[in-house]
Amino acid sequence: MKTLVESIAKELIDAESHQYSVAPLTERYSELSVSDAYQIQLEVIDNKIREGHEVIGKKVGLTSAAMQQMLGVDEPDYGHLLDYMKVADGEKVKISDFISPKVEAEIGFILERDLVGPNVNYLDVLMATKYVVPTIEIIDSRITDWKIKLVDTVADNGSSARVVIGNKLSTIEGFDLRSQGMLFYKNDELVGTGAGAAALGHPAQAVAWLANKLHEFGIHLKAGELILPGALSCAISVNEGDTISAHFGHLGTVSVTFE
Ligand SMILES: C[C@H](O)CC(=O)C(=O)O
Repeated sequence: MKTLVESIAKELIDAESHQYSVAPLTERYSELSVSDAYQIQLEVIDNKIREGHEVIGKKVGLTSAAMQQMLGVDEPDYGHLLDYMKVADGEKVKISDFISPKVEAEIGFILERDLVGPNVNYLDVLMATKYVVPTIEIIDSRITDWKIKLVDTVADNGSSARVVIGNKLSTIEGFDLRSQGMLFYKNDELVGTGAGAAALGHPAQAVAWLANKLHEFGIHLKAGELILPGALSCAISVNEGDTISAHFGHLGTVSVTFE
């Protein structure tokens, strides 16, 4: 199994580096379990760290009914966020850096304290949170045509590609993140609306789910990390020239342009 994990990890790293996709792993290796897929993801991340990259946070995805229905997967996935994925608010990114990019609007959590599963609940998450921040996650799939099952996306680092981080950091006092609204625009067109509750009922609940899930692999969420709890509405495909913005009321706005 070690050789298979290493060779699939290499395949996914090469696909990401050279912007091509590979056939679904689940069609080629029906024996792979979710736990094997996570070992592949960890091998990808170890390789990136050996190349000099740093982990800046983690993501959980497929936490909303909208995303689960869109991709036909009925459980959350998860992945690592690396330093090269960070994009500043308003920045331009090159569409040619991606294979089949989609964008999502999420409430990012910046942790003040470690969160170690099991038994983490949403209140533990709120107490460990330093700031929340508006984000746009750019997801991309190294699996052809997004034909992913849970094993495919977990092996492929939760389909992570970039995260655009808003400039406004807010403490959570006085905010009900469940009812926090979000308007999602592609150019001047409203392409999605959502509320915090879309992510497993409360975005902090999605972060708690991740802390408990990662405990199974001896991994925890660390102070200073950015944690993405999942999209609040459907992911939107993007093309060259598109400007995407997500508006989160008092929490602020974040945007990115594809050139
Ligand atoms: C496949 C992705 O993990 C989906 C995602 O990022 C999300 O639902 O959020």
